[in-house]
Amino acid sequence: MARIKVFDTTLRDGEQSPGVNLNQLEKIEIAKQLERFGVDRMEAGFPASSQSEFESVKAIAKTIQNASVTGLARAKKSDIDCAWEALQYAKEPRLHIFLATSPIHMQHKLQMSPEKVIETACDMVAYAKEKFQQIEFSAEDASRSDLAFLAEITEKVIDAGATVINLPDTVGYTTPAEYGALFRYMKENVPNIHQVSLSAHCHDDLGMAVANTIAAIENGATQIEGTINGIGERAGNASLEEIAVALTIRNNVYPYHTNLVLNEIKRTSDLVSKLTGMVVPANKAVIGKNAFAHESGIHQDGMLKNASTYEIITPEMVGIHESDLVLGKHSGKHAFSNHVQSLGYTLSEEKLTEAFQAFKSLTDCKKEITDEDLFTLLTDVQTVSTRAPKYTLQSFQVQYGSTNIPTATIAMKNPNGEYLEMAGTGKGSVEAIYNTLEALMHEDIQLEDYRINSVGAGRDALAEVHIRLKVNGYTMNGRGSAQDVLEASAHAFINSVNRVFMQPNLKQKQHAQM
Ligand SMILES: CC(=O)SCCNC(=O)CCNC(=O)[C@H](O)C(C)(C)COP(=O)(O)OP(=O)(O)OC[C@H]1O[C@@H](n2cnc3c(N)ncnc32)[C@H](O)[C@@H]1OP(=O)(O)O
Ligand SMILES: CC(C)C(=O)C(=O)O
Ligand SMILES: [Mg+2]
Repeated sequence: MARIKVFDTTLRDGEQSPGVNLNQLEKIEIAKQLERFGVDRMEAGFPASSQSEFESVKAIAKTIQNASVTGLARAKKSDIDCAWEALQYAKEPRLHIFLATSPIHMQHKLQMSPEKVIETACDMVAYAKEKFQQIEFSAEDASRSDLAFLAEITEKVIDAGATVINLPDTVGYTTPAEYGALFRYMKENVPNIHQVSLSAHCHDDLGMAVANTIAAIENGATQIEGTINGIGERAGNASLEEIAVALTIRNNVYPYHTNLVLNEIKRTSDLVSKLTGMVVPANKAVIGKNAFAHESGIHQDGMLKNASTYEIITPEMVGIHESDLVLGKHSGKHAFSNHVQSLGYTLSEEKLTEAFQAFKSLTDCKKEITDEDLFTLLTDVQTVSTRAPKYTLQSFQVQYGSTNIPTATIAMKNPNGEYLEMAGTGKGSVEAIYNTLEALMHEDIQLEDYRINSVGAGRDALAEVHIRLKVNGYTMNGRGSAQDVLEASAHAFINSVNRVFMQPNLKQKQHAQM
């Protein structure tokens, strides 16, 4: 199996992401994690670009022991000198010189003739060779360059001392077939190409950076360049973690391997995301929050029976603790039951069905069901006897206005199963509900305490009401939860009364039909 070298440029091209600015300590932290991740080469920065960048590259060069540390330089003596000043302390210093080779860049940006570009590139590589043993030359915008010209400059910079030739798809323009053909062409048309390693550097403007990189590997690239989480200039660079995992999972078609420690992926991704402020999209391959999450019932059922039904990568492989079966609107009873058990509940089939129905109704109005929500819901289900006769709320409506008298209209069934309906008023909405319930129940009820809490945060959080009632002289707590505070208040009241009647020694009154 061919070994592919990994050149990480999170600290250079990744930092070129608009809005990202890492300080020295942050860069060192990322560099150390990249070392743990097992990259072969890391581009620590562009030393000539600023004093702080110079200091960061120098500090990383002094710190990193198990990877080659590289710095970027234009084809300019002052950039090369500056890079040497920073990188000379590295265990294996490496210089990355670039010069554009496409007609667009040579004419409009560099304003140099093709001959001048070749001469400058060769002179600067030869100049750098006096200091650096290892020199990577990048033909910037290679994918939009003339192939014969690219072959010519490549042959000459190799003669001048380059040890790695990088063919960047600088603007993310190429396709896998074209990029593969570019590497094949270079292998077939540059006489001294066997003296160097060929490197691929792809950008994601058309969403093909990873596919293009893999096409390059299949056609002779032995080094790949990319960043963690795919951050980088514009739409970003190829994501190293995606390439590494693709090569591993599809090893049957890609017989290549890297030295990356795959179970360091999550940690590396989290660190880069945190320090750069570039949030990883939830649906990002390999490391997105949803990459190992399943919400739909059929998928969750499959996952519970055998994870290979819906997962091709194990979470452990990339350093994620376990898959997540997210409980939501699309979940089924298998996943619900499994989650209920993991929370420590053992429910009878009847209670489980009741809890599942309550859960499904909750998902109609709440997007994400948290464990706190479930705890509340399950505790309610578990502590209310389904068999004992009880009052049950059928429906209610409250009219409230700052100039009206609050009025509640409530329909409920009494413990004999009779349907009751009534309207009543109060000084506030809760009082209107409680007055109406009391009248419907024909019991002597006093409210002794009322408290309301939110379960979790967010506008759609559940409301949980705790009350204490004195029912016919007997004091009893009650609890109710719902998304609406008034509904939670009604449930708490009814729950408290029902609990009184669940007491073995207390006899219910006769319940009259209203
Ligand atoms: C494809 C890539 O990712 S390349 C790397 C891009 N990264 C960066 O640019 C980040 C760091 N850059 C910087 O801090 C600044 O651009 C600096 C310090 C490097 C240069 O700053 P300035 O001297 O103000 O120049 P400015 O950025 O405006 O223009 C770039 C100059 O470099 C020249 N240039 C561009 N590429 C190269 C190259 N590979 N070799 C030599 N010269 C180059 C341009 O033609 C232009 O020259 P000009 O001033 O004669 O017109
Ligand atoms: C400096 C070069 C390699 C680069 O980042 C690019 O061409 O995208
Ligand atoms: Mg780039």
